[in-house]
Amino acid sequence: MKIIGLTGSIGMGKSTTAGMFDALGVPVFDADAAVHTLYAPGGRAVPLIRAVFPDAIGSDGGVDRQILGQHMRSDPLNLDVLTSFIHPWVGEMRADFLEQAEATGAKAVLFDIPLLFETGGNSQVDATIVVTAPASVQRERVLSRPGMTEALFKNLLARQMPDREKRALADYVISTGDGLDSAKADVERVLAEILAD
Ligand SMILES: CC(C)(COP(=O)(O)OP(=O)(O)OC[C@H]1O[C@@H](n2cnc3c(N)ncnc32)[C@H](O)[C@@H]1O)[C@@H](O)C(=O)NCCC(=O)NCCS
Ligand SMILES: Nc1ncnc2c1ncn2[C@@H]1O[C@H](COP(=O)(O)OP(=O)(O)OP(=O)(O)O)[C@@H](O)[C@H]1O
Repeated sequence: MKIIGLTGSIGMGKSTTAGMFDALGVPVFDADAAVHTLYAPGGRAVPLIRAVFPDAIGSDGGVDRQILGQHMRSDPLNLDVLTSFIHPWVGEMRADFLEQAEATGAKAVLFDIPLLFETGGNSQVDATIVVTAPASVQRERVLSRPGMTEALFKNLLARQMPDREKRALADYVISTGDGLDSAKADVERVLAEILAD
C-alpha cells in the first residue's frame, strides 16, 4: 500500500485536492479534521482547553475554534503549548487510520497534513505532494474566511515552511490556482504515476 503525504500552506487547497483523491477511491486521513474531532463535545482535548482557556468552551461543550484562535493570536507561545499536546494525539489517530486502511486492502492512502515537512512526517510516506497557488490567491482565500484576521494568518503562516521551499522538497506539485478541472487532471496523473512506481 502506497502512503501519499499531501501538504501545502494555509489556504492552498489541501482539503479540496484531498477530496479529489477520495473521489478516486483513495482513503484520506485529514489532520485538521482529526484536530476538530479532538475539539468536539466529549473530545480528548476539551478538558485540557477548558482548564487553560475556559471561555473557549462553547455552550455545546465543545471547543469554539474561533475563540481558541483568538488566544493563539494574543500570544504566539500558546500555539506551541497547544500543539505539544495535539500533535501526538493526531499521530495516534493516523496510526489507527492506517491499520484500518491496510485491513481493507487499499492500494494507496493519502495523509492530508498541513505540517508534513515541518514535523518530519515526510520521512514516513512513500511520495509527497505539495498543493500550491499564487500568494495573492492564497491571501484572498484565507482572509475571506469568517473569524480569520491578518494577525492570525501571519502567525499561522510564520509557523509553516515557505511555499517555495515546500515545492522544492515535493515529489509532485499540484497547482490549485488554475481552477478545479486543471487540478483534477493533475490528481489523476499523479495518482497513476505513484501507483505505477
Ligand atoms: C488555531 C486553530 C484553533 C484555528 O482553528 P480553525 O478552525 O480556524 O482552523 P483549522 O484548524 O481548520 O486550521 C486551518 C489551517 O491553519 C493552519 N494551521 C493550524 N494549526 C497550525 C499550526 N500549529 N502551525 C501552522 N499552521 C497551522 C493549517 O494550514 C490549517 O490547515 C486551530 O488551527 C488549532 O487548534 N491549531 C493547533 C493544532 C494544529 O497544529 N493543527 C495543525 C494540523 S495537526
Ligand atoms: N483547484 C482549485 N480551483 C479553484 N479553487 C480552489 C481549488 N482548490 C481549492 N480551491 C478553493 O480555495 C479555498 C481553500 O481551499 P481548501 O480549504 O481546500 O484549502 P486548505 O489548504 O485545505 O486550507 P487550510 O490550510 O486553511 O485548511 C476554498 O475556497 C476552495 O474552494
